[in-house]
Amino acid sequence: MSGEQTNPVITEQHPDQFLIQKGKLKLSNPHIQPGQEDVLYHIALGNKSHNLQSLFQDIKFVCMGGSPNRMRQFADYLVSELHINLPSGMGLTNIACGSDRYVLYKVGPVLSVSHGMGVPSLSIIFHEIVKLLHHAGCSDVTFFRLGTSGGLGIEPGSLVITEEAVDGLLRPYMEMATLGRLVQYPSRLDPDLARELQKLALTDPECHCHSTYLSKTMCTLDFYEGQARLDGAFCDYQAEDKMTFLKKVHSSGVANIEMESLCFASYCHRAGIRGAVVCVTLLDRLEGDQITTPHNILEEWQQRPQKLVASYIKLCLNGKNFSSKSS
Ligand SMILES: O=P(O)(O)O[C@@H]1C[C@H](O)[C@@H](CO)O1
Ligand SMILES: O=c1cc[nH]c(=O)[nH]1
Repeated sequence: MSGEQTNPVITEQHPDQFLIQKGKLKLSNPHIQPGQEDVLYHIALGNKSHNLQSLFQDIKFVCMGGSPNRMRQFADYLVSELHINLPSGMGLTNIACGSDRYVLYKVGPVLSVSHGMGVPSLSIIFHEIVKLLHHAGCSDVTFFRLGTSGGLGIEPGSLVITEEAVDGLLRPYMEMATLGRLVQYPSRLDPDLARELQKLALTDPECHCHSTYLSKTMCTLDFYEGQARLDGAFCDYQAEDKMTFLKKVHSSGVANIEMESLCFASYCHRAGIRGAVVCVTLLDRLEGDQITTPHNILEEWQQRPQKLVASYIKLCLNGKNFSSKSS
């Protein structure tokens, strides 16, 4: 196979449309058959070893973020916001504790899950969570990524809700090598959900004190050279090249840069799952590379996506019918 040309294959005819699966979550994998054992290796669960239906059937929201501690804090926050009574004498438990790869907390109808750093790590947990929800018989589940990012031309601490993720070449799809061919998966996110979140951010007293943008997000394979930083262990370009690139990215409609949205968006699109990416910006990349903001302020900023998404979940659970198409 070495030296062979690989022609990219685009997998969907209408990449701009976002078709949501209604009802029970179905897998688009004919190899996973009912009754067959399925081990969810990286979260130490399985459809034969655990009663996934009794454990998870009520799940309606999956919230993902890079860091295990952040997702634990989010789970704690949800316990108080959603007034969840945990079994007496028991705190929150990491359901994936049989593996030390990811953490998984269940708070009522919400799963709070860590995805680690970068696309390969997010890809694995996304597969296993979708299979978990399928085995559990869940229906109409909404996914969120609650992340951090570097902003472009916006005040640090702002929120960016992703309309579409683009890769390091500004292409709106995730390209994967599968069976020796490059396959491209469109990375548009559900526009209604993004608008609902933006509208909420503008009206929710918890969120209205900082700016919220709806825009493209660039997803890279690396934090340093992948994001045009000058402060990595290696760097073969000049400050001027960096600025030319970042300005080009900014002028193409990208407001922030992170490392997972492309996979998250393209898998939501592929699975027909309503999904949104909400990231806080930790710095303005047009001003610098290093994150120098004090830890306590960064902690507060990291809670901003959590507050917005928790407010959204609360409203959904209280029966609010969002109508983002109206004013
Ligand atoms: O969700 P998080 O804050 O972990 O995501 C961003 C992108 C990378 O994973 C990481 C780099 O610092 O932060
Ligand atoms: O600049 C940043 C900050 C957080 N996460 C990133 O990927 N990039």
